[in-house]
Amino acid sequence: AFYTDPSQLTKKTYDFIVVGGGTAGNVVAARLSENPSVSVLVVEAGVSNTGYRSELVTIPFLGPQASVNSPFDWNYTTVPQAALNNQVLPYYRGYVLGGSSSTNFLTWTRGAKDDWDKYATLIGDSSYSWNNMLKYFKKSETWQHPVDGHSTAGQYNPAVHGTNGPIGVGVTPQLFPIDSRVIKTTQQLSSEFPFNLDQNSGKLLGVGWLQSDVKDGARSSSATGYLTPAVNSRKNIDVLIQTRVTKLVRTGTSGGLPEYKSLQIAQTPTSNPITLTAKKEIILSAGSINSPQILMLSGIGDPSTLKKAGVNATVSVPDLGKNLQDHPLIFAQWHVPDNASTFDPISLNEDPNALTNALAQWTANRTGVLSSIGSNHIGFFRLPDNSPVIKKYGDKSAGPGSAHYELAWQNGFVSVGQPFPTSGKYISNIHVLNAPTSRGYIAINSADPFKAPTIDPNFFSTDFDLQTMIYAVRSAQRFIRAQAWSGYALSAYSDSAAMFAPNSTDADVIAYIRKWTQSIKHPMCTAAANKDSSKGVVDANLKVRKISGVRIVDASVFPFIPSSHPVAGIYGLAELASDKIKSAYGL
Ligand SMILES: Cc1cc2nc3c(=O)[nH]c(=O)nc-3n(C[C@H](O)[C@H](O)[C@H](O)COP(=O)(O)OP(=O)(O)OC[C@H]3O[C@@H](n4cnc5c(N)ncnc54)[C@H](O)[C@@H]3O)c2cc1C
Repeated sequence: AFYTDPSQLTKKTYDFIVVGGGTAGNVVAARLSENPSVSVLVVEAGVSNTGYRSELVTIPFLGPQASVNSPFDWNYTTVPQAALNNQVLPYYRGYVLGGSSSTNFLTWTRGAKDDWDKYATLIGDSSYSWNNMLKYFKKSETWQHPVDGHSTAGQYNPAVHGTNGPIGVGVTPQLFPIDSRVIKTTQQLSSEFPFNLDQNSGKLLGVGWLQSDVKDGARSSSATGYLTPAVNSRKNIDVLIQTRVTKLVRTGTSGGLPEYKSLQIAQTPTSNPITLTAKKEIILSAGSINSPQILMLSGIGDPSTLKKAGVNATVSVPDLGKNLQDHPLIFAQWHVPDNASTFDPISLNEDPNALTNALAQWTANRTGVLSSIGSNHIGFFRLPDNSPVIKKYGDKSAGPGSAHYELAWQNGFVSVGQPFPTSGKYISNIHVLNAPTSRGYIAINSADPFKAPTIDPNFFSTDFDLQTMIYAVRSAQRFIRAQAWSGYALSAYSDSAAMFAPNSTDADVIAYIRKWTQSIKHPMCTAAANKDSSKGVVDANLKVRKISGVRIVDASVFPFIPSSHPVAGIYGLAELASDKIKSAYGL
């Protein structure tokens, strides 16, 4: 059943307690509850995905609004970023059933084969290799045909996709006028921007049709795909929302290790904490920020960090919260002709009727621009082998099939951080650093579980990262100067005019990077898995080392950030973890 208050719980003991009803947590809870002999509880801090303002977590095009000043977000910020003129950046995280899968931008990429094969090596477990993970990627998804019925021949490879999984995935249901120009560019500049039929085949590099987790024109999240169907059809799974897990509680000793099978929950800083117990184990799926936070609040972590926060350190795990990796991004825009068909009338509110009409169309048959994420193509690229950056620093990616940077194109003005214009027609382009070498951290700064932790992604703290982003900007500039854009991409928008001027210098690009960088919201690796027991936080089975009874299944356990958007990979990892847990208990 779904509960909104701990007093509604009919029992305080379950076989498994999953902390966080987010992307990974809901996969684990749904898969474990397939066995009717086990009982599962999910505790989620945030709100329902179906109540107040649920259109923001349902209508794909409105997705970006689900995070900004919304009830669905934790409203975290970073510490001042030294390389970004000391700016404090918003650091969005989903605070809702489905977690960040309910608020993210719906781009669906699994990563490169080389990313996963390197995970298998670093973790010392071949089950993380691409060839093994492919069955889990397929297990998580059902390929969708677009709601508008257009042909998708030549836009994806059916052989690498699932047909019976909980998450709906497909290419765009809404074609845009810029699509043909992007495809033409892959032909005109094919050596730098080759076409890739399916970036989820293990072969990531090149420009492809963007896949998104959209089903029947609506967001497909771990709440809609996994959790809700499980709770509606089974008696052995309960979900408690609007309730925070505040810390783990030691229950004894097992195998010579301190055992933590109980936890405390509270709805407000002043409510009396309630203790719940897992007969088998606790699965932490609170994400890269909050899974480490909960362990630290329980006295587990780097003793010096805990001491500063006023928490008594009982188990020393020095790497917890360290190694935070994220993909920085910058947006840039170009003016296009005034008669171009873009989504600016909606997103810049140039035409007050545009959103009303689009909403009417979406409500009638789930088609139109609102069923899309506003972007139909994405590309993943490498620095050339002979680039000065590689010569100076070496190749920092996972292998020759992994990306150093990404470009994607949107059919209108899109940005985070830049003030929006009130008129004009645009094409936007994101530039993302996919193999960053900067490392940040998260740490508690108080023993109060309701206080936000300190978050430092430490963007652009290495010259490799800066030089790679400069290369990405120059690459985007070459793309838009292809003959395919002649007469369409007219001039750079004012913010980037200096950066894109024909005689611009690296200093111009760096100034833009320092002013406009944002997080793409992919924090990962803060409780990394590693085969070396002196490194990282969890073992190959994702069990927290040095304690018993606790496993972590979420974005924090990745040894390094994949060279693409992570969510499809997180679903795959959670499917693998569910099988590992089932097999550990003979379920
Ligand atoms: C705005 C945004 C845009 C993004 N865009 C994309 C994209 O387009 N493509 C892509 O691949 N990735 C994207 N990402 C990243 C991706 O969505 C995340 O990496 C992924 O969803 C993280 O999964 P997770 O299971 O680790 O954590 P989450 O899905 O964040 O789940 C953690 C859950 O735990 C809950 N929780 C936390 N603390 C507690 C506590 N103390 N007690 C109880 N519950 C707790 C949270 O409320 C949350 O529901 C985006 C993320 C954001 C925020």
